[in-house]
Amino acid sequence: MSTFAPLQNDTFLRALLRQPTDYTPVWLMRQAGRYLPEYRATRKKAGSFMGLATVPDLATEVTLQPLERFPLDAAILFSDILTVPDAMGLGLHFFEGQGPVFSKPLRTEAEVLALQVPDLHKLDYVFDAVTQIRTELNGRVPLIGFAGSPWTLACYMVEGKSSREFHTIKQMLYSRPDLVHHILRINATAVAEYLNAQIDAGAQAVMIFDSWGGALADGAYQAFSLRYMQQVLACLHRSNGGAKIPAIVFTKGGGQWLGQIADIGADAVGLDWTANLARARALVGHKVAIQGGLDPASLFASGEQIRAEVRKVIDDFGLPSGGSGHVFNLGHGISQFTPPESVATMVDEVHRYSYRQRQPQ
Ligand SMILES: Cc1c2[nH]c(c1CCC(=O)O)Cc1[nH]c(c(CCC(=O)O)c1C)Cc1[nH]c(c(CCC(=O)O)c1C)Cc1[nH]c(c(C)c1CCC(=O)O)C2
Repeated sequence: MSTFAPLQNDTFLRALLRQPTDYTPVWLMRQAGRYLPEYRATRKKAGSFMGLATVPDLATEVTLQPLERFPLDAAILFSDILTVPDAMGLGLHFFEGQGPVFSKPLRTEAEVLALQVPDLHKLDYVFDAVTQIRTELNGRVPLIGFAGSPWTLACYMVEGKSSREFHTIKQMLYSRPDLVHHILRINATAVAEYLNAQIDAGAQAVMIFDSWGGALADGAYQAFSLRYMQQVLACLHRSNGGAKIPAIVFTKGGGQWLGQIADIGADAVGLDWTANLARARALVGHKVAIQGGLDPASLFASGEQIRAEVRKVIDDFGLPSGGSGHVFNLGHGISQFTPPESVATMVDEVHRYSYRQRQPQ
Protein backbone atom coordinates (compact mmCIF):
# COMPACT_ATOMS: atom_id res chain seq x y z
CA MET A 1 0.00 0.00 0.00
CA SER A 2 1.29 3.41 -0.96
CA THR A 3 1.53 5.90 1.88
CA PHE A 4 1.47 8.81 -0.59
CA ALA A 5 -1.60 10.92 -1.36
CA PRO A 6 -3.75 9.65 -4.27
CA LEU A 7 -2.97 11.17 -7.66
CA GLN A 8 -5.35 13.94 -8.73
CA ASN A 9 -4.04 14.43 -12.27
CA ASP A 10 -2.94 11.26 -14.05
CA THR A 11 -3.16 12.69 -17.61
CA PHE A 12 0.60 12.35 -18.15
CA LEU A 13 0.69 8.68 -17.06
CA ARG A 14 -2.38 7.86 -19.14
CA ALA A 15 -0.85 9.43 -22.26
CA LEU A 16 2.37 7.43 -21.74
CA LEU A 17 0.28 4.25 -21.53
CA ARG A 18 -1.73 5.33 -24.63
CA GLN A 19 -4.99 5.55 -22.72
CA PRO A 20 -7.59 8.25 -23.60
CA THR A 21 -6.98 11.71 -22.12
CA ASP A 22 -9.09 14.90 -22.03
CA TYR A 23 -6.18 16.97 -23.37
CA THR A 24 -2.48 16.62 -24.24
CA PRO A 25 -0.34 16.67 -21.08
CA VAL A 26 2.77 18.86 -21.02
CA TRP A 27 6.01 19.23 -19.07
CA LEU A 28 9.42 20.63 -20.04
CA MET A 29 12.88 19.15 -19.94
CA ARG A 30 14.86 21.25 -17.42
CA GLN A 31 11.64 22.86 -16.22
CA ALA A 32 13.36 23.71 -12.91
CA GLY A 33 16.32 25.83 -13.89
CA ARG A 34 18.06 29.09 -14.49
CA TYR A 35 15.33 30.72 -16.61
CA LEU A 36 13.35 31.06 -13.33
CA PRO A 37 14.47 33.89 -11.00
CA GLU A 38 13.29 31.87 -7.97
CA TYR A 39 15.60 29.01 -9.06
CA ARG A 40 18.54 31.42 -9.31
CA ALA A 41 17.78 32.68 -5.80
CA THR A 42 17.71 29.17 -4.27
CA ARG A 43 20.82 28.21 -6.24
CA LYS A 44 22.64 31.23 -4.78
CA LYS A 45 21.60 30.23 -1.27
CA ALA A 46 22.92 26.68 -1.91
CA GLY A 47 26.24 27.99 -3.26
CA SER A 48 26.59 25.42 -6.04
CA PHE A 49 24.62 23.06 -8.24
CA MET A 50 25.64 20.04 -6.15
CA GLY A 51 24.86 22.03 -2.99
CA LEU A 52 21.32 22.20 -4.35
CA ALA A 53 21.08 18.63 -5.63
CA THR A 54 22.46 16.95 -2.50
CA VAL A 55 20.14 18.64 0.02
CA PRO A 56 16.64 17.10 -0.26
CA ASP A 57 14.90 20.21 1.17
CA LEU A 58 16.45 22.39 -1.54
CA ALA A 59 16.01 19.83 -4.33
CA THR A 60 12.33 19.63 -3.34
CA GLU A 61 11.96 23.41 -3.28
CA VAL A 62 13.31 23.86 -6.83
CA THR A 63 11.43 20.85 -8.22
CA LEU A 64 8.15 22.45 -7.11
CA GLN A 65 8.97 25.99 -8.32
CA PRO A 66 7.83 25.57 -11.96
CA LEU A 67 4.60 23.89 -10.76
CA GLU A 68 3.75 26.95 -8.68
CA ARG A 69 3.95 29.09 -11.81
CA PHE A 70 2.55 26.87 -14.57
CA PRO A 71 -0.19 24.18 -14.64
CA LEU A 72 2.30 21.48 -15.76
CA ASP A 73 1.16 17.85 -15.87
CA ALA A 74 4.30 16.29 -14.34
CA ALA A 75 7.14 17.12 -11.97
CA ILE A 76 10.69 15.91 -12.60
CA LEU A 77 13.15 15.16 -9.84
CA PHE A 78 15.73 17.91 -9.54
CA SER A 79 19.10 16.21 -9.88
CA ASP A 80 21.55 15.43 -12.67
CA ILE A 81 22.47 12.43 -14.79
CA LEU A 82 26.09 12.74 -13.64
CA THR A 83 25.39 11.82 -9.99
CA VAL A 84 25.96 8.17 -10.96
CA PRO A 85 29.57 8.53 -12.25
CA ASP A 86 30.20 10.85 -9.27
CA ALA A 87 29.18 7.98 -6.96
CA MET A 88 31.59 5.76 -8.94
CA GLY A 89 34.37 8.01 -7.68
CA LEU A 90 35.05 10.18 -10.76
CA GLY A 91 34.76 13.46 -8.81
CA LEU A 92 32.03 15.68 -10.30
CA HIS A 93 32.40 19.49 -10.24
CA PHE A 94 30.32 22.19 -11.87
CA PHE A 95 32.33 25.30 -12.64
CA GLU A 96 30.41 28.52 -13.36
CA GLY A 97 29.78 28.92 -17.08
CA GLN A 98 31.70 25.74 -17.95
CA GLY A 99 29.32 22.89 -17.31
CA PRO A 100 30.28 19.63 -15.62
CA VAL A 101 33.88 18.45 -15.15
CA PHE A 102 35.19 15.14 -13.75
CA SER A 103 38.48 15.34 -11.86
CA LYS A 104 39.20 11.64 -12.53
CA PRO A 105 38.03 10.77 -16.07
CA LEU A 106 38.56 7.26 -17.46
CA ARG A 107 41.55 7.40 -19.81
CA THR A 108 43.74 4.33 -19.30
CA GLU A 109 42.92 0.65 -19.52
CA ALA A 110 43.68 0.30 -15.80
CA GLU A 111 41.22 3.11 -14.95
CA VAL A 112 38.51 1.52 -17.08
CA LEU A 113 39.03 -1.94 -15.60
CA ALA A 114 38.91 -0.56 -12.04
CA LEU A 115 35.41 0.91 -12.61
CA GLN A 116 32.66 -0.58 -10.45
CA VAL A 117 28.92 -0.30 -9.96
CA PRO A 118 28.64 2.27 -7.13
CA ASP A 119 27.38 1.62 -3.63
CA LEU A 120 23.81 2.92 -4.05
CA HIS A 121 23.87 4.39 -0.53
CA LYS A 122 26.16 7.11 -1.90
CA LEU A 123 23.07 8.26 -3.81
CA ASP A 124 20.70 8.22 -0.83
CA TYR A 125 20.39 12.01 -1.16
CA VAL A 126 18.63 11.40 -4.52
CA PHE A 127 16.24 8.77 -3.16
CA ASP A 128 15.49 10.93 -0.10
CA ALA A 129 14.70 13.84 -2.44
CA VAL A 130 12.35 11.61 -4.50
CA THR A 131 10.39 10.62 -1.39
CA GLN A 132 10.23 14.19 -0.08
CA ILE A 133 9.13 15.61 -3.45
CA ARG A 134 6.46 12.92 -3.87
CA THR A 135 5.19 13.69 -0.35
CA GLU A 136 5.10 17.46 -0.91
CA LEU A 137 3.49 17.09 -4.34
CA ASN A 138 0.59 15.66 -2.33
CA GLY A 139 -0.86 13.95 -5.40
CA ARG A 140 -0.97 17.07 -7.59
CA VAL A 141 0.84 15.50 -10.59
CA PRO A 142 3.10 12.45 -11.08
CA LEU A 143 6.82 12.58 -10.33
CA ILE A 144 9.35 11.56 -13.01
CA GLY A 145 12.65 9.95 -12.00
CA PHE A 146 15.52 9.84 -14.49
CA ALA A 147 19.01 8.69 -15.37
CA GLY A 148 21.48 9.15 -18.22
CA SER A 149 21.83 6.37 -20.79
CA PRO A 150 24.89 4.13 -20.38
CA TRP A 151 26.39 5.66 -23.55
CA THR A 152 25.74 9.31 -22.61
CA LEU A 153 27.25 8.75 -19.15
CA ALA A 154 30.28 7.07 -20.79
CA CYS A 155 30.77 10.15 -23.00
CA TYR A 156 31.20 12.36 -19.90
CA MET A 157 33.19 9.72 -17.99
CA VAL A 158 35.80 9.38 -20.77
CA GLU A 159 35.84 12.98 -22.07
CA GLY A 160 35.82 14.34 -18.50
CA LYS A 161 33.61 17.24 -19.57
CA SER A 162 31.08 18.37 -22.18
CA SER A 163 32.32 17.93 -25.73
CA ARG A 164 31.23 18.76 -29.26
CA GLU A 165 33.32 16.19 -31.12
CA PHE A 166 33.58 13.29 -28.62
CA HIS A 167 37.06 12.71 -29.96
CA THR A 168 38.42 10.81 -26.93
CA ILE A 169 35.56 8.35 -26.50
CA LYS A 170 35.19 7.81 -30.25
CA GLN A 171 38.89 7.08 -30.53
CA MET A 172 38.47 4.51 -27.73
CA LEU A 173 35.33 3.13 -29.43
CA TYR A 174 37.19 2.46 -32.70
CA SER A 175 40.56 1.36 -31.23
CA ARG A 176 39.45 -0.47 -28.05
CA PRO A 177 35.73 -1.28 -28.34
CA ASP A 178 36.21 -3.87 -25.58
CA LEU A 179 37.00 -1.09 -23.09
CA VAL A 180 33.95 0.94 -24.10
CA HIS A 181 31.73 -2.15 -23.79
CA HIS A 182 33.20 -2.76 -20.35
CA ILE A 183 32.19 0.74 -19.23
CA LEU A 184 28.74 0.37 -20.81
CA ARG A 185 28.05 -2.96 -19.07
CA ILE A 186 28.83 -1.42 -15.69
CA ASN A 187 26.84 1.72 -16.49
CA ALA A 188 23.81 -0.34 -17.57
CA THR A 189 23.78 -2.22 -14.26
CA ALA A 190 24.28 1.01 -12.28
CA VAL A 191 21.54 2.89 -14.17
CA ALA A 192 19.03 0.05 -13.74
CA GLU A 193 19.71 -0.17 -9.98
CA TYR A 194 19.58 3.63 -9.69
CA LEU A 195 16.22 3.90 -11.48
CA ASN A 196 14.75 1.00 -9.50
CA ALA A 197 15.77 2.73 -6.27
CA GLN A 198 14.04 5.91 -7.49
CA ILE A 199 10.91 3.87 -8.25
CA ASP A 200 11.05 2.30 -4.77
CA ALA A 201 11.42 5.81 -3.29
CA GLY A 202 8.28 7.07 -5.10
CA ALA A 203 9.02 7.92 -8.76
CA GLN A 204 5.87 7.29 -10.85
CA ALA A 205 7.54 7.25 -14.30
CA VAL A 206 11.18 7.09 -15.38
CA MET A 207 13.08 8.61 -18.28
CA ILE A 208 16.45 7.68 -19.78
CA PHE A 209 18.29 10.66 -21.29
CA ASP A 210 20.49 9.60 -24.21
CA SER A 211 21.65 13.08 -25.07
CA TRP A 212 24.64 11.94 -27.14
CA GLY A 213 23.37 8.79 -28.87
CA GLY A 214 22.76 10.97 -31.92
CA ALA A 215 26.52 11.58 -32.21
CA LEU A 216 27.08 7.92 -33.15
CA ALA A 217 27.27 6.42 -36.63
CA ASP A 218 24.46 4.14 -37.76
CA GLY A 219 25.45 0.69 -36.53
CA ALA A 220 27.51 2.11 -33.68
CA TYR A 221 24.33 3.63 -32.24
CA GLN A 222 22.66 0.23 -32.07
CA ALA A 223 25.75 -1.51 -30.65
CA PHE A 224 26.90 1.11 -28.13
CA SER A 225 23.75 2.95 -27.07
CA LEU A 226 20.47 1.23 -28.00
CA ARG A 227 21.49 -2.24 -26.85
CA TYR A 228 22.44 -1.01 -23.37
CA MET A 229 19.24 1.02 -22.96
CA GLN A 230 17.37 -2.18 -23.84
CA GLN A 231 19.27 -3.97 -21.05
CA VAL A 232 18.34 -1.23 -18.57
CA LEU A 233 14.65 -1.39 -19.56
CA ALA A 234 14.63 -5.18 -19.16
CA CYS A 235 15.75 -4.80 -15.52
CA LEU A 236 13.32 -2.06 -14.43
CA HIS A 237 10.49 -2.63 -11.96
CA ARG A 238 7.59 -1.55 -14.15
CA SER A 239 4.98 -1.47 -11.41
CA ASN A 240 4.89 -0.43 -7.78
CA GLY A 241 2.07 -1.20 -5.35
CA GLY A 242 -0.24 -1.98 -8.29
CA ALA A 243 0.57 1.21 -10.23
CA LYS A 244 2.26 0.90 -13.63
CA ILE A 245 5.57 2.75 -13.92
CA PRO A 246 5.98 3.85 -17.55
CA ALA A 247 9.48 4.28 -19.02
CA ILE A 248 10.48 6.91 -21.60
CA VAL A 249 13.67 6.78 -23.71
CA PHE A 250 14.99 9.89 -25.42
CA THR A 251 17.87 9.81 -27.88
CA LYS A 252 18.52 13.37 -28.98
CA GLY A 253 19.01 13.30 -32.74
CA GLY A 254 17.67 9.74 -32.83
CA GLY A 255 14.68 10.34 -35.14
CA GLN A 256 16.14 8.20 -37.95
CA TRP A 257 16.24 5.19 -35.59
CA LEU A 258 12.72 5.66 -34.22
CA GLY A 259 11.48 2.28 -35.49
CA GLN A 260 14.28 0.48 -33.66
CA ILE A 261 13.99 2.60 -30.50
CA ALA A 262 10.27 1.80 -30.35
CA ASP A 263 11.20 -1.91 -30.19
CA ILE A 264 13.37 -1.98 -27.05
CA GLY A 265 10.55 -2.17 -24.50
CA ALA A 266 9.89 1.46 -23.50
CA ASP A 267 6.36 2.83 -23.16
CA ALA A 268 7.26 6.11 -24.84
CA VAL A 269 9.96 7.56 -27.09
CA GLY A 270 11.13 11.16 -26.81
CA LEU A 271 11.79 13.07 -30.04
CA ASP A 272 13.57 16.33 -30.67
CA TRP A 273 12.28 19.10 -32.94
CA THR A 274 13.88 17.69 -36.11
CA ALA A 275 11.37 14.80 -36.20
CA ASN A 276 8.01 15.06 -37.92
CA LEU A 277 5.36 13.80 -35.50
CA ALA A 278 2.91 12.70 -38.20
CA ARG A 279 5.52 10.40 -39.75
CA ALA A 280 6.68 9.31 -36.30
CA ARG A 281 3.18 8.26 -35.28
CA ALA A 282 2.57 6.50 -38.60
CA LEU A 283 5.81 4.56 -38.07
CA VAL A 284 5.29 3.44 -34.47
CA GLY A 285 1.51 2.98 -34.59
CA HIS A 286 0.24 1.91 -31.18
CA LYS A 287 3.51 0.39 -30.01
CA VAL A 288 4.69 3.40 -27.99
CA ALA A 289 3.61 6.90 -27.01
CA ILE A 290 5.59 9.89 -28.35
CA GLN A 291 7.00 12.71 -26.23
CA GLY A 292 8.14 15.93 -27.88
CA GLY A 293 9.04 17.91 -29.85
CA LEU A 294 8.75 21.77 -29.91
CA ASP A 295 11.96 23.60 -30.82
CA PRO A 296 13.07 25.26 -27.54
CA ALA A 297 14.13 28.29 -29.60
CA SER A 298 10.48 28.92 -30.54
CA LEU A 299 10.00 30.20 -26.97
CA PHE A 300 11.93 33.32 -28.02
CA ALA A 301 9.18 34.20 -30.51
CA SER A 302 6.12 36.38 -29.86
CA GLY A 303 3.14 34.99 -27.94
CA GLU A 304 1.11 34.54 -31.15
CA GLN A 305 3.98 32.72 -32.86
CA ILE A 306 4.49 30.45 -29.87
CA ARG A 307 0.80 29.53 -29.96
CA ALA A 308 0.99 28.81 -33.71
CA GLU A 309 4.07 26.57 -33.26
CA VAL A 310 2.34 24.67 -30.44
CA ARG A 311 -0.74 24.08 -32.63
CA LYS A 312 1.47 22.84 -35.45
CA VAL A 313 3.06 20.17 -33.20
CA ILE A 314 -0.37 19.06 -31.92
CA ASP A 315 -1.86 19.01 -35.44
CA ASP A 316 1.12 17.04 -36.76
CA PHE A 317 0.62 14.35 -34.13
CA GLY A 318 -3.09 14.31 -34.94
CA LEU A 319 -5.81 12.74 -32.87
CA PRO A 320 -5.71 8.96 -32.72
CA SER A 321 -8.96 7.30 -31.71
CA GLY A 322 -9.38 7.84 -27.98
CA GLY A 323 -7.14 10.92 -28.19
CA SER A 324 -3.98 9.79 -26.53
CA GLY A 325 -0.35 8.76 -26.93
CA HIS A 326 1.23 12.22 -27.07
CA VAL A 327 3.06 14.02 -24.26
CA PHE A 328 3.93 17.56 -25.25
CA ASN A 329 7.49 18.66 -24.44
CA LEU A 330 10.35 20.66 -25.85
CA GLY A 331 12.74 18.80 -28.15
CA HIS A 332 15.55 19.47 -25.67
CA GLY A 333 16.12 21.31 -22.38
CA ILE A 334 14.77 24.83 -22.01
CA SER A 335 17.31 27.61 -22.56
CA GLN A 336 18.33 29.63 -19.50
CA PHE A 337 17.47 32.82 -21.41
CA THR A 338 13.81 31.86 -22.02
CA PRO A 339 11.28 34.43 -20.75
CA PRO A 340 9.08 32.63 -18.17
CA GLU A 341 5.97 34.26 -19.77
CA SER A 342 6.71 32.26 -22.94
CA VAL A 343 6.40 29.04 -20.95
CA ALA A 344 3.06 30.20 -19.55
CA THR A 345 1.86 30.89 -23.12
CA MET A 346 3.08 27.53 -24.37
CA VAL A 347 1.44 25.51 -21.57
CA ASP A 348 -1.81 27.44 -21.95
CA GLU A 349 -1.97 26.80 -25.70
CA VAL A 350 -1.18 23.08 -25.34
CA HIS A 351 -4.05 22.67 -22.87
CA ARG A 352 -6.52 24.97 -24.62
CA TYR A 353 -5.98 23.72 -28.17
CA SER A 354 -5.73 20.01 -27.38
CA TYR A 355 -8.86 20.13 -25.21
CA ARG A 356 -10.77 21.83 -28.02
CA GLN A 357 -9.38 19.32 -30.54
CA ARG A 358 -11.14 16.52 -28.61
CA GLN A 359 -14.57 18.21 -28.56
CA PRO A 360 -17.12 17.07 -31.20
CA GLN A 361 -17.14 19.55 -34.11
C1 LIG B 1 23.54 15.94 -20.65
C2 LIG B 1 22.78 16.14 -19.36
C3 LIG B 1 23.31 16.65 -18.13
N1 LIG B 1 22.27 16.66 -17.22
C4 LIG B 1 21.12 16.19 -17.80
C5 LIG B 1 21.43 15.81 -19.13
C6 LIG B 1 20.47 15.15 -20.08
C7 LIG B 1 19.56 16.11 -20.72
C8 LIG B 1 20.24 17.04 -21.70
O1 LIG B 1 20.71 16.54 -22.73
O2 LIG B 1 20.26 18.24 -21.42
C9 LIG B 1 19.80 15.99 -17.18
C10 LIG B 1 19.30 16.96 -16.20
N2 LIG B 1 19.97 17.99 -15.56
C11 LIG B 1 19.14 18.64 -14.71
C12 LIG B 1 17.89 17.97 -14.74
C13 LIG B 1 16.78 18.36 -13.76
C14 LIG B 1 15.44 18.07 -14.04
C15 LIG B 1 14.75 18.97 -15.06
O3 LIG B 1 14.21 20.02 -14.65
O4 LIG B 1 14.65 18.56 -16.24
C16 LIG B 1 17.97 16.95 -15.69
C17 LIG B 1 16.91 15.97 -16.16
C18 LIG B 1 19.45 19.79 -13.87
C19 LIG B 1 20.59 20.65 -14.24
N3 LIG B 1 21.85 20.23 -14.55
C20 LIG B 1 22.66 21.33 -14.78
C21 LIG B 1 21.87 22.52 -14.60
C22 LIG B 1 22.37 23.97 -14.71
C23 LIG B 1 23.42 24.21 -13.68
C24 LIG B 1 23.20 25.30 -12.68
O5 LIG B 1 22.09 25.61 -12.22
O6 LIG B 1 24.24 25.83 -12.29
C25 LIG B 1 20.58 22.09 -14.27
C26 LIG B 1 19.40 22.95 -13.92
C27 LIG B 1 24.10 21.25 -15.09
C28 LIG B 1 24.48 20.36 -16.22
N4 LIG B 1 24.32 18.99 -16.25
C29 LIG B 1 24.77 18.50 -17.45
C30 LIG B 1 25.25 19.60 -18.23
C31 LIG B 1 25.82 19.50 -19.62
C32 LIG B 1 25.09 20.74 -17.43
C33 LIG B 1 25.49 22.16 -17.75
C34 LIG B 1 24.40 22.73 -18.58
C35 LIG B 1 24.30 24.21 -18.42
O7 LIG B 1 25.17 24.83 -17.80
O8 LIG B 1 23.31 24.71 -18.95
C36 LIG B 1 24.71 17.08 -17.85
